[in-house]
Amino acid sequence: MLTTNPFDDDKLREECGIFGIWGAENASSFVALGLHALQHRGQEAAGIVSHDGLNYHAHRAMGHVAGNFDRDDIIRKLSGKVAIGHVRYSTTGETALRNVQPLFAELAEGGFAVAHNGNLSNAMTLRGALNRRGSIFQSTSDTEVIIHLVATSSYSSPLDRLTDALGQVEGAYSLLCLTPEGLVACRDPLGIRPLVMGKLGEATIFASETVALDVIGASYLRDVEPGELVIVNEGGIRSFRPFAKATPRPCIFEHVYFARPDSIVDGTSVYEVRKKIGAELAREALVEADLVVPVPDSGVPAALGYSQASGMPFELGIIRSHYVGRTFIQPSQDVRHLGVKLKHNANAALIQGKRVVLVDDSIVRGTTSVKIVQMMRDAGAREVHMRIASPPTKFSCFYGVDTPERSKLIASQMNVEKIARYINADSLAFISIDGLYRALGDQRNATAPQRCDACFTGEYPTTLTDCDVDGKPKPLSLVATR
Ligand SMILES: O=P(O)(O)OC[C@H]1O[C@H](OP(=O)(O)OP(=O)(O)O)[C@H](O)[C@@H]1O
Ligand SMILES: NC(=O)CC[C@H](N)C(=O)O
Ligand code: SF4
Ligand SMILES: [Mg+2]
Repeated sequence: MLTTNPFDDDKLREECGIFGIWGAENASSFVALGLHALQHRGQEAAGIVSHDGLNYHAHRAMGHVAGNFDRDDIIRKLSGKVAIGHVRYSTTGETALRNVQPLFAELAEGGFAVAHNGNLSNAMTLRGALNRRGSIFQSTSDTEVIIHLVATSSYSSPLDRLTDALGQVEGAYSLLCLTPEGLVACRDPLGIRPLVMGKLGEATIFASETVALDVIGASYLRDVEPGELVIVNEGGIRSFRPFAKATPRPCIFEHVYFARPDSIVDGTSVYEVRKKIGAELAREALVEADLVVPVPDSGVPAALGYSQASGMPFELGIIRSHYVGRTFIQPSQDVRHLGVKLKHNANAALIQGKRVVLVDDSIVRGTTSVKIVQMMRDAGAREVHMRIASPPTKFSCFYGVDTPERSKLIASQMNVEKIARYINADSLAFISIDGLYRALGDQRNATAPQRCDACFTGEYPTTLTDCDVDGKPKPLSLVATR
């Protein structure tokens, strides 16, 4: 089945993680470790492609990094001093082995492997045009259009062909590519998804987040800049700016939820920012209570910030089981509710008779909030107030986060008072969009926002070529083709 529409199901998932290394013996073993540190970004599938100077080697598997890439026989097969890897949460194309990255093809000028974090907002349009010109696709992933655009480019060098291909795609892409010219890292002109560069001895590393550098003891050099293409080979490291200059719009949600708190994103500590968001939330929406309780794990730093700014004690009123994955990955609404119960439990002895402020990073469908508020009431809480460290999520993401279709986002259907009633909270407040920017040390420029914040504001930084804001595919006749 061709599933190029990001809204084929209603699961909300994260995004993907990429990791690449050039110039280390057993490169793939470093990639396996790096991917392990990026596991929170994608838990559906993982893959590694390596190059030993002569041949390419690939292994892709459904499931986690552990259990697939901690096997000696597999890592030994992935030989060579250069390798790239990927952990996936699908945004376009079904969860199946044929869509697991890195994708690889033997092109006229040699092998080409690509690992992509992001989502192309004109992939369907490009795919249609490529199909009509005779391209035969092997997967239903948006990423594969890059391979066909490279394959059919009229330029001669692999780097020029890649640049030509990327000039035609729209949306979000942080990419790692193995080409006959070397390891290439590239970030889209808006820098929507993150990508950092590091060093370990003589080896050069690229990763979605700095935690993946930490895990192998590598040092952080710098971010790959929005619109920058970096190539690493025997000749050293070269940087290019092949695209028209644009004002960057990195994803603000990385700071709220996606990135690990021990990562540095856009040059700032995610943990520090989350605490500042919590402090800002306390300034904007203070409520008198006995305890500030985080919804673990992702609500913890914001709850700490809320507690420190308000002077109310921070307590672990909800304990999280570490043997249950993120709620999103449950296959149906019923099971998802069960998943939330399995995951969180009230620390009842603490909650009994107390006025509680719950702090979570976001409300998407409302599933978690309904359960957690009820859990507090069942544990004897006198009042339950909910504070959210992001504005209401009203719009879907088209840039590499698998959000449900818009109608399933509770904030697109109900105002704050209605949501409060729905989740049965005594009060509910979300941080304002300006407050979120303040926590990041910025003042939001209303006419030209400094970040992508489209899931809160609906102000998408690129044209949505393939579909409308509700995810409804546009009739092909209305879509421009090249
Ligand atoms: O409104 P919902 O549809 O329930 O989604 C929102 C919840 O999902 C996320 O947590 P999740 O449990 O996925 O992961 P976490 O353990 O990292 O917080 C997020 O932190 C919210 O708690
Ligand atoms: N979440 C992502 O970054 C996914 C990458 C790519 N769009 C895919 O679906 O495979
Ligand atoms: S729409 Fe939201 S999640 Fe997607 S890139 Fe923009 S800010 Fe990030
Ligand atoms: Mg959560």
